[in-house]
Amino acid sequence: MGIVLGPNRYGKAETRVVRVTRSGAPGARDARHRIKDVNVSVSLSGAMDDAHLTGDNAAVLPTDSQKNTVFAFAKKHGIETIEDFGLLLARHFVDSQPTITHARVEIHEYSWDRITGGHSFVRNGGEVRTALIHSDGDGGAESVVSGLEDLVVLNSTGSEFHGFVQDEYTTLAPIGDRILATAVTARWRHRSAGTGDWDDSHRAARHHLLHAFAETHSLSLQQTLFQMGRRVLAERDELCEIRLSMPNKHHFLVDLEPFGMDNDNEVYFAADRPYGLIEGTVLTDDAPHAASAWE
Ligand SMILES: O=c1[nH]c(=O)c2[nH]c(=O)[nH]c2[nH]1
Repeated sequence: MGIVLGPNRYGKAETRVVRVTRSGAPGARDARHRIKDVNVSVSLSGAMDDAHLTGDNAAVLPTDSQKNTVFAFAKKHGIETIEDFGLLLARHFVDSQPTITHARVEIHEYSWDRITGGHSFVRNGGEVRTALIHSDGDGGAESVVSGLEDLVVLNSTGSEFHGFVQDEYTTLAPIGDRILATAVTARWRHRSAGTGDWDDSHRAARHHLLHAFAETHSLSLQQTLFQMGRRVLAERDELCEIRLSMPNKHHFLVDLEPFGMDNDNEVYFAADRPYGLIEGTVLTDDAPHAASAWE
């Protein structure tokens, strides 16, 4: 039996960068700043057999250099959108290093709203914008997957769940009116990595996810998931596939009878675990092959 090296990749994970774009004199009352707060993970692959088999590092661009590149590019090019910044980095590593043939760059962005004036900010909830870039270099195969995490939503009515399997362990009662709540993780694949209006595309996808959630009379979270994915793809031609992961954040009616009170869908216990976890992919029937887009 022989033993061989399988697929491998390496890189610097979670370089946290805050890029400030300044206008106005430092410290001036009218200074107007823009901030981009991101978490960048780079992962490279290529001719790394010797590094693993013999310890010869001649092909290895240190992960420390990768981290430095992220900071240097933030200064040199600024960070407009995480998709463009990811493509720039991914192409750079492949195009500048003969031993690197593929780059994966994942970026999470934390958003900040202005408080007042031009340079005071408040973190905008827990929602995170995401981008996952794969590149074989400029002119080679490339993919862009955009997305979001922790988009927390709730419908206080318009949700039912019944008609499900009953086995010997089933105690759940069918219900005609319940709270439906979830924290959406969604990732959507662009048909092409060619320069798109990434901000507009993201704004629209998020808008359609929210509106489909609100406007679907739900018979299950699974049905809501499909409607959310379907709406995004129906409205946005630049997208061909969306993957959704949605925990069912259960809200249980509290029994108030011991206190002589009824509970007409007014007082709930918000349980944090366990939770149902509903996950699914929705895609157009002409979606191009995904290759490594989701890896
Ligand atoms: O929307 C739901 N889907 C399920 O599959 C499920 N299972 C469960 O216990 N509650 C729910 N709700």
